[in-house]
Amino acid sequence: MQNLNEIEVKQVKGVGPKSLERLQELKIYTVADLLNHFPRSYDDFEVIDINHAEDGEKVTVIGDIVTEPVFQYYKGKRNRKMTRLTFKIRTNQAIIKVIAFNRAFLRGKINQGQEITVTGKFDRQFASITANELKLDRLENASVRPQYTLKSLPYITFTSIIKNALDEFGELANDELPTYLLERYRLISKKRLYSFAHTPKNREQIKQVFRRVKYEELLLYQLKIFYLKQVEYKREERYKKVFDQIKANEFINNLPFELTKDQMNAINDILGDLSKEQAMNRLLQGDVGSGKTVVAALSLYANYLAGYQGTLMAPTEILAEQHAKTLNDLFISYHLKIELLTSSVSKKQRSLILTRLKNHEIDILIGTHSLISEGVTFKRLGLGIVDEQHRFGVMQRKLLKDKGDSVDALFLSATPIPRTLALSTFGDMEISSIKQLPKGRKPVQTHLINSKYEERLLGFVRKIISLGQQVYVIAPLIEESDKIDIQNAVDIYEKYQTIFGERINIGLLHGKMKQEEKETIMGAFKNNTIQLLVSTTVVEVGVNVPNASLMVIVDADRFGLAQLHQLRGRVGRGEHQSYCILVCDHQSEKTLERLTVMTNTTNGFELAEHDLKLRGPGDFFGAKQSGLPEFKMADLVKDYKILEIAREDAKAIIESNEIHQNKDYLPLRLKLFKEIDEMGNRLD
Ligand SMILES: Nc1ncnc2c1ncn2[C@@H]1O[C@H](COP(=O)(O)OP(=O)(O)OP(=O)(O)O)[C@@H](O)[C@H]1O
Repeated sequence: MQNLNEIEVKQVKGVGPKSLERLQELKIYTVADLLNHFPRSYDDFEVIDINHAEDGEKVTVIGDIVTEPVFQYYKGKRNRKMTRLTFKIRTNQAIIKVIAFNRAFLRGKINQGQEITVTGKFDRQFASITANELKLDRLENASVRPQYTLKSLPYITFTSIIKNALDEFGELANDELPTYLLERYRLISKKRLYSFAHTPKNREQIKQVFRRVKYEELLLYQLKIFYLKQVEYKREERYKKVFDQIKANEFINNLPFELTKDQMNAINDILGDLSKEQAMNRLLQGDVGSGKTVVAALSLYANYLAGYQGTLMAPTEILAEQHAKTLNDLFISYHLKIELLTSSVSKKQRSLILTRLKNHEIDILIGTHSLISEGVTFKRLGLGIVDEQHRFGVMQRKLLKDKGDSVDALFLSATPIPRTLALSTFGDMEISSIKQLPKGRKPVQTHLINSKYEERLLGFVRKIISLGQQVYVIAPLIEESDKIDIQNAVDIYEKYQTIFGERINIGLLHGKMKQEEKETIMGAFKNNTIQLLVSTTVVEVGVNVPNASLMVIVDADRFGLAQLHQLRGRVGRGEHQSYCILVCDHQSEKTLERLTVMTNTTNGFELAEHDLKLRGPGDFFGAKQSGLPEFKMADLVKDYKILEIAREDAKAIIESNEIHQNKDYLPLRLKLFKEIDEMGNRLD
């Protein structure tokens, strides 16, 4: 049987050279592409009873014209000739006035006594409809009309091509979904799907279209995840890590603090993974300040004990530096050789590091993305850790793993990821979560104020400083303009300089400063030479200065909840009671509601759920590289239930190996492999 994928779209009746070109612009090359070019939405013309319509609602009604239609002519903008048509109709016993513009062509065609279908906006007070659609017959087939993204291709041409394609080739539509799944969820067949999607007769058919497409999209997505997991992470026996558990325990016992239960659980998860026959692919998500670094350190230590090198990649130099320092401190009485590689390292030093790395004279290499550049070769890389993993693209994570054979991968995230997204985006990862904060931490008290309270705020800053503690002031973020961001920070810096400059040292930190300058400032803040730091969001992630106890965020409404939480997480890291003051002059109810959530909870997991609901999955990570899939109809958040079901089905299919053996799965297998190929092409 012929496959729709193999029939070129030019074979469809009505596709001439011009429309072919325009179809190709839409990436439609085959009949399958054509039929899978689903409507972006549907205009709903389903007829209703006007007595139940709401004021302002878009309605479609059928009625009899009860007054003679009147055409009025007048001059519109730029002297354009305009017409206004008015008449009354009776529909469901109600008399409604209909107004329509620019319908001169209906003159002589529209008459009292005729039946008419009217679509438009209903005004209850004037009992009128301002119509944008008038049909002089009963609306039959097109009560719901597909709307497509078509670029330069005319709608009529496209719909007639689609209709021809359905007539000629619709019968050939081959179902990728095995029959048992169609039956289990009472999903429509592919043939019906194409016909319902492109020529729907009513809302119910569209509902069926959505159910089917969403399930199929999510099933395929989950199949991809489980399939890759099965093939990618399987490793040979010789790569399993064997390490001295007693020594690992000694490290834990020698720590200056007791690990929390969540930290211990995460450690057990990770140590378990290292000795498995599947390479580790684990996400360690922890709320801000929950102590992920020490968990990462222990993982690196176990990996070292097994005779392997390890690496830790951070998104910024400040963070890489900080990690290097923390690890050096933690391993001070152990004999690990730790090095830092960033773009600030001199050429000579870099080349020395690379040689030592190749000879396994370095055990742990910490750095920024420069770690994945060419020329960085490990002798025996066993564990790759990526901090703030969502800041790196899928590609960069892959490059890191490719630096060794069967590398165990651990991804750290300080943005708690809502369950919904975790399952879908990181479905191929195991997840460990650190929700508890270390003992003795006091929750940060958060207050929302407007700038009228500035005097009081300054008084509070003074008080914190007089206690010997330190303050961050975060300048507002103005998207897409580094320049203005810096200007904002500079203005604030100068203001604080004028007020407090004589008594304390104030620092300024922003992204455009030279690396050395940034480090000097950060270093001075860490050792309390600087007491107040004005900064853009460069301090957002990971920075650890336990003596800082006040965080002021100016124009807090410009930040997302997850980001505010990250910023707030810079305080409350030591023994002092800490505070976060959100300054916001924006009075809209929505904004205030959003910021109030911040004042009510310090639980990052809860905030993340809120953030996701408010901003949608695409914006959640604030980065395009989040690796979130794009679907035609499915929505990772709204269709979570379907996602869960699809996930179970996908898991069962892959685990049973049926997909490779059973011929009922052939179409699904082909589609899956095609998508995986495409994914590979995107990555390589
Ligand atoms: N169990 C613990 N008890 C007490 N202090 C701890 C414990 N675990 C970690 N710490 C300390 O808590 C601080 C924060 O830890 P760490 O920097 O690892 O947090 P994090 O999870 O990376 O947070 P963030 O993402 O906000 O940077 C550090 O000073 C660390 O030494």
